[in-house]
Amino acid sequence: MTTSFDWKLPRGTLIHGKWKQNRYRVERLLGEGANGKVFLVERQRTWYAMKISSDAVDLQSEVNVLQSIAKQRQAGRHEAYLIDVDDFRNSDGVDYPFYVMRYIRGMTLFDYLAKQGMDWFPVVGYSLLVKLAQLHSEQWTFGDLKVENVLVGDYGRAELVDYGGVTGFGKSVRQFTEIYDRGYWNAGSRTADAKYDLFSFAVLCIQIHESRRLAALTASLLPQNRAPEELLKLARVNPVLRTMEDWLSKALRGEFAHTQEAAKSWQQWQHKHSRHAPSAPVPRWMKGLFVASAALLATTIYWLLRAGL
Ligand SMILES: Nc1ncnc2c1ncn2[C@@H]1O[C@H](COP(=O)(O)OP(=O)(O)OP(=O)(O)O)[C@@H](O)[C@H]1O
Repeated sequence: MTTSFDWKLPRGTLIHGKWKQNRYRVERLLGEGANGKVFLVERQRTWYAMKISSDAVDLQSEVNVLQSIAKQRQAGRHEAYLIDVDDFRNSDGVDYPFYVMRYIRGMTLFDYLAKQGMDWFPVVGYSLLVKLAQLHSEQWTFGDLKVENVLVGDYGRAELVDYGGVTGFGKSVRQFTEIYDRGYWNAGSRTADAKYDLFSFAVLCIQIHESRRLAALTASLLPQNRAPEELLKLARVNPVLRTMEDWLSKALRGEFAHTQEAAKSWQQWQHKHSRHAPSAPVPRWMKGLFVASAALLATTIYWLLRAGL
């Protein structure tokens, strides 16, 4: 991994793709990580997210994974995620590689739950499990599943960002974050499989509810004492996590046969314990549709009466 490069692209900057000649206008910085910066950009009145990196090798491997996923999904009706790949020459005279992806309108998981309330956690969690199940059915492990890599849109719809850690089943996960890593907790290998992500998902649940205690635990445990049981002990002190101890135990010990089973079990927990889970509010488009149909019906009745039918 490289350290994030230290330059800014002011609002309005035009990025001109060197090979494909596409032009993008920078709106603002969306986020940055170890591997690059992600900007909100516009082309032909459509918003996109553009990832620019100083490290062509890192970016290329991410692009390769996204291209393979895109190929697998071509047959289905999935909205394209990877839009463009190119280089551009910055004002410092250096060429930087970039790729353009679908812009995900959403908040980070922490922000979403802080704003909408923790009642949404079961809904978001289920949506995230469905995303993972899809990736797993295509034989990919997300790898670097963590709070920062989950964006949440309307009605608790979860989206994964940062495909830098995505690894084909059976290969070694290269990009991960220690506290979410199965190997770090002596709970299994770093070989990519569905259970690797389910382990990280369980840690993510603990991180959301008990971030301070989790940080204290990781700071105090000797490496040889790190174990799933330590995470479960921590979960038992939290009233919400306690209700999902069985689910967490299975995910941390790799006992779910596949992600669909984990998602089904999550739903059962959700129905049993989250009586306060919000029912999705009626979407605005649906309200609009209702008003439009009512108006159409009224007009039809008016004309039928006028016609004396
Ligand atoms: N498609 C997208 N739509 C909206 N925001 C995005 C998108 N992709 C990335 N972001 C934002 O940019 C941030 C950084 O992106 P990303 O994690 O891919 O960068 P990175 O350099 O690979 O980071 P890391 O060091 O975690 O690997 C994300 O946390 C997210 O907030």
